[in-house]
Amino acid sequence: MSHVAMEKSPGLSHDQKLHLSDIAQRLVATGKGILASDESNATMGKRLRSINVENHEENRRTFRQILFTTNDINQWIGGILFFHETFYQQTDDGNPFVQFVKDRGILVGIKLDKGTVPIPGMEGETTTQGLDGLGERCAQYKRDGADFAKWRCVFRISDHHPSAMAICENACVLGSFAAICQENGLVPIIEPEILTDGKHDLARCQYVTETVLAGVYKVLNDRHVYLEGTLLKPNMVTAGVCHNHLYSPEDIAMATCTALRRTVPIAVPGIVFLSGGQSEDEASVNLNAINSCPCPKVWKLSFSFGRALQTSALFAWSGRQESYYDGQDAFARRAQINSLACQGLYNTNPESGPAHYHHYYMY
Ligand SMILES: O=P(O)(O)OC[C@@]1(O)O[C@H](CO)[C@@H](O)[C@@H]1O
Repeated sequence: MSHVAMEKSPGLSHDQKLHLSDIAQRLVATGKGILASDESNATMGKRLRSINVENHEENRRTFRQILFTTNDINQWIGGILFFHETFYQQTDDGNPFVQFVKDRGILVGIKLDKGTVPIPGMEGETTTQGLDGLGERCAQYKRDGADFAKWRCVFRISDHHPSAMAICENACVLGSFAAICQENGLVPIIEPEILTDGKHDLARCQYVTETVLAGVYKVLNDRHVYLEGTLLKPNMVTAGVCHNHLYSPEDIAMATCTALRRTVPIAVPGIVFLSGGQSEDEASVNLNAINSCPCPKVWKLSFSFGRALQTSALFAWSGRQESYYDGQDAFARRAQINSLACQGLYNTNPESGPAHYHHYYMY
């Protein structure tokens, strides 16, 4: 039998690969993570409703401006994820947001998926739409200043979910997204989010996370995706919100690291967690515990938080012009804390003794 050696990612030149891996590494440079301010207008509506502010374009722009123009955020934030509307908005003095952010050394990203839709016949399981015309959209955003992009697929846990079919369907969609992005010079951020809805325990979430990630990396390999030029945006491994036992940050960290170690190739430069409805401090404490976890880890373990970076800023501002800078102070604080947490340096209680990590290898 003869063997033909095939190059991985044959569609990408040496220079294209270098460009992609350089972007990916800059996004997760030590002490840096990503601000996910890519909420759709509908999701932004929910956020603004929580502070009794009307959901219109100017209010969405003002809140994003508060975040992007906060002093010194380039020390803690390597990239900002935009939604289409924000991508073409400007600061009060007419500077395009994209240019403003890039001038501060922060990379610009774009949410490319067009949201979830049910998979017919699959009891409410979903896939994510937006692949039609994706190549042209990628090329346009790249010309307009983007260097990375994000695509979110969603899974829920029950006794018999996610199904093998939903895992396969979503892994294929993520593989197509990643390959198309890379052809167009964008680093794909691959986000297979497992929701926290449900009453499952930590071990069940770990098992499902491992199964989903194994499916995703099988397809990325089949599609010849250049892993050095990608980032993964997963959920942390946590119990369902209706589970009756409270796990410690060390338990969550060990379960998360174990799941990642079993499934994510070491060629991937960084893993940037979503916050998934955790409180701001929970997300930071868990991220810190993940980075302090005493098991071998090869990737940068950082953040791509939405709510866990923005909630206190949103409430501090609350739509009041006079609270503009309170919003910025609150955002700067969260960004700084998460910068420490992604280095394992966020110490909430200096009096406490050494953290106690159990082993989850048996699950
Ligand atoms: O879970 P979080 O950290 O708030 O947000 C994570 C995230 O992927 O989910 C949101 C909804 O799609 C996006 O805006 C954001 O990028």
